[in-house]
Amino acid sequence: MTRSAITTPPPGATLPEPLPGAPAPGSPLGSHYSRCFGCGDRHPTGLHLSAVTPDGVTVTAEFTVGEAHQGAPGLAHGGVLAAAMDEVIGMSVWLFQRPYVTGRLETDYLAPVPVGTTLHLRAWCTGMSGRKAYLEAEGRAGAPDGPVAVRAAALFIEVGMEHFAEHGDAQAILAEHHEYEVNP
Ligand SMILES: CCCCC/C=C\C/C=C\C/C=C\C/C=C\CCCC(=O)SCCNC(=O)CCNC(=O)[C@H](O)C(C)(C)COP(=O)(O)OP(=O)(O)OC[C@H]1O[C@@H](n2cnc3c(N)ncnc32)[C@H](O)[C@@H]1OP(=O)(O)O
Repeated sequence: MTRSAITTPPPGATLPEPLPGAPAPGSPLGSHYSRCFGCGDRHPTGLHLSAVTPDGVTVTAEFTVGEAHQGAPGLAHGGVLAAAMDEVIGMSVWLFQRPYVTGRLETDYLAPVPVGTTLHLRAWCTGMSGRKAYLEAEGRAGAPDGPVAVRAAALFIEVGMEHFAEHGDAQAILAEHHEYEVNP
């Protein structure tokens, strides 16, 4: 991965451990929002990522490139592939049970990805330091051990739930996230 200094963990960054209450290994993670472009089942043309955590700290997911995801005819759009990376990384950082948002996302495209290809995605944390989480992801074509088509490195920043309530749709959060107090 061609990773910049911004997405490289600083000295002293720590690696996460599975938290109590993390989903059981192999159990589906589900969607964080039904209309999310990445994972929502109510999004008509979204990525419909389905994900599991093998170990409580990393995430694997599958995304099949569809007609709605093209850039060049018959090939996945690079921005859509970046969205898939963002989503699987976002799912992995959600395992730490605090809200994070993407601050920076770097993507390497190693091979074209034809429509109909299933990308096998994986995301993992390379370090945490204060509010910052450093993460990487890869997408392999056709099989979990297939050729790597996309790689990403990211810096995610921890925010409070009020970030989503202030800047987004607080009613939609309440409708789908009964466990959160959006205005504590
Ligand atoms: C239905 C309800 C849904 C509710 C959802 C709730 C929870 C989520 C649930 C589940 C999630 C599960 C899966 C999610 C899957 C995918 C999600 C994809 C994630 C996204 O797609 S999310 C959208 C895109 N994302 C944004 O919309 C962010 C816009 N942005 C901002 O909102 C601010 O920009 C913010 C908050 C990032 C920082 O603002 P701030 O004021 O809090 O803090 P500040 O600026 O001080 O930064 C603190 C330190 O981070 C450094 N830093 C910040 N940004 C940097 C950058 N770009 N490069 C290098 N360093 C950076 C600073 O340099 C400083 O570093 P230092 O401390 O060392 O000085």
